[in-house]
Amino acid sequence: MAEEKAAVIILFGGSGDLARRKLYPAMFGLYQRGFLQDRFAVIGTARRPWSDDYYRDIVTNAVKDQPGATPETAEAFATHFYYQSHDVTDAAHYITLKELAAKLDAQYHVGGNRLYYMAMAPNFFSTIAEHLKSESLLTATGFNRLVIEKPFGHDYQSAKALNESITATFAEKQIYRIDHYLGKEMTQAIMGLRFANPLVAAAWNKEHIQNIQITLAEAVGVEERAGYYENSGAMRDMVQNHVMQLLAYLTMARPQSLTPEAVHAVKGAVFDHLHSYSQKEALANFVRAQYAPAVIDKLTVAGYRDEAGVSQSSLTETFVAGKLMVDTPEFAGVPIYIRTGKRLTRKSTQISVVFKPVAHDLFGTQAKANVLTIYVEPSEGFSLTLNGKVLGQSTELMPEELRFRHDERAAKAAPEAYERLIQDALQGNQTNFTRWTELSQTWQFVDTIIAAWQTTTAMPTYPAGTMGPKEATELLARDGNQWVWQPTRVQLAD
Ligand SMILES: NC(=O)C1=CN([C@@H]2O[C@H](COP(=O)(O)OP(=O)(O)OC[C@H]3O[C@@H](n4cnc5c(N)ncnc54)[C@H](OP(=O)(O)O)[C@@H]3O)[C@@H](O)[C@H]2O)C=CC1
Ligand SMILES: O=C1O[C@H](COP(=O)(O)O)[C@@H](O)[C@H](O)[C@H]1O
Repeated sequence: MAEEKAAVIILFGGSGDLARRKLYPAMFGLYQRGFLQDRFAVIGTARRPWSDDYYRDIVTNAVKDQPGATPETAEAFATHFYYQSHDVTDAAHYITLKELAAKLDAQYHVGGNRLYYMAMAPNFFSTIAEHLKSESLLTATGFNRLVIEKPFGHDYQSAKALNESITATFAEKQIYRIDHYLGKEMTQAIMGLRFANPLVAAAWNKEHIQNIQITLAEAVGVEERAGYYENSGAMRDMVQNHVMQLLAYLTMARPQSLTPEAVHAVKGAVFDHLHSYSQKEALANFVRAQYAPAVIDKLTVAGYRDEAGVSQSSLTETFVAGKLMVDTPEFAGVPIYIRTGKRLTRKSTQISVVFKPVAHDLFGTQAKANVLTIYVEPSEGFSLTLNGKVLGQSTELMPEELRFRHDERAAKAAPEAYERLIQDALQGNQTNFTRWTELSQTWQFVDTIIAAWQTTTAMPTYPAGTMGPKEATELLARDGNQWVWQPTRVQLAD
């Protein structure tokens, strides 16, 4: 068990959806594991006029059904929560917040340790950072760390402006930019898989890898989030951050050590070598699309343009597929195909590494390419397909799969992404957070693709419940490749 951490956590957006669904359960997980124990307090802030008691009921309800929770532990946990009605644009409210934080600091003996967690709409991030500085909320003793939610900007220029504003208050080593995919079990397993297995490490390069495929598929549609999503789309919502981070873990060189500096150095080198596209190349190598109405399991599902809050002429993409390349000596020329979308066949995040077939095939054309698949979610594990032999007196080959999955119950009991990330932030470990340089590079890449799309109103569609438009299949077919994972609604298992 990790050693107890003492801190006052100031949560901006304490009444919000993220706080209730993810952050309180994550903190409760840390509480159950003893990482948060007696010496911590959380100040939840939002405009609505709640009392501490009302807020504690909200927190209790958010955690009471967590694995291992009892009514007693949930309530004891909630006693550490305090609420302040606070408008982040009102300087006077920061004075009250400062006084409350100082009082709790002394009451819980936290030694000045502060975590400022921005869990509200990103247009407020700069304002909060500026007020934390102007109203002198940062402590002179202990640590002051900022945890900042996504999206980090809307494009390169706005991300840069946001970064300038938060770095006027916090140094880079105090900033923890969240990408929750970095907290996922199987994202964190990629380094072990790649660098602790000589067999895998030896084949992890352009000599042996034919292509890499990254799929982040969601079955849900835009849900209630059209207000946000209409201004975002799949490229900004999923590709600029989650997909790019996975791509970096898959193609980076072996770090010198597991320190944040060493890991960020090799990740940064990947983004330095992202193969850039002209507008014409961007249009050829990236596909966008929107989901169209369909009947799924006898239920009619609306198309994107018919969703509440979406305009009939919307050009927001709900699906992206693309071909990227990393021009490092190890990976130059290896296509990295990515796809992500809403209303696809099923929820699944998986990565397939397709190896080159044997050069001189003793067995005619029977030998198939080896494929290593990493299952990120919902199941967690990996599989490797190899060429085996048909049983009996024959030289005929047959594909065999070596398959590992974490036990479902054990996986559920393991810390969830936000729990790991909050623990990391409290421990001062920045490995699983993003650096500004990474965001700067990925935004510039993504901006080029989006700018190319803005030159056309072409928007292919795909029926809800399928794996995207035919253009996404053609993208790979052009190179003689195909998506390894092609689920249909009748064959849903990983
Ligand atoms: N929800 C999710 O699953 C995910 C969310 N995120 C990110 O997390 C952040 C928060 O999202 P989410 O929780 O969904 O958003 P919500 O809209 O649910 O919550 C927003 C919060 O901000 C508060 N708020 C709004 N205006 C002000 C103001 N002027 N002063 C003080 N408080 C204010 C609201 O309370 P009140 O109205 O009372 O002021 C509320 O607590 C966003 O950056 C989002 O992109 C990231 C990944 C997933
Ligand atoms: O960041 C986001 O991620 C979720 C998908 O996350 P997952 O952990 O469930 O895979 C996505 O639904 C959302 O649109 C996006 O903002």
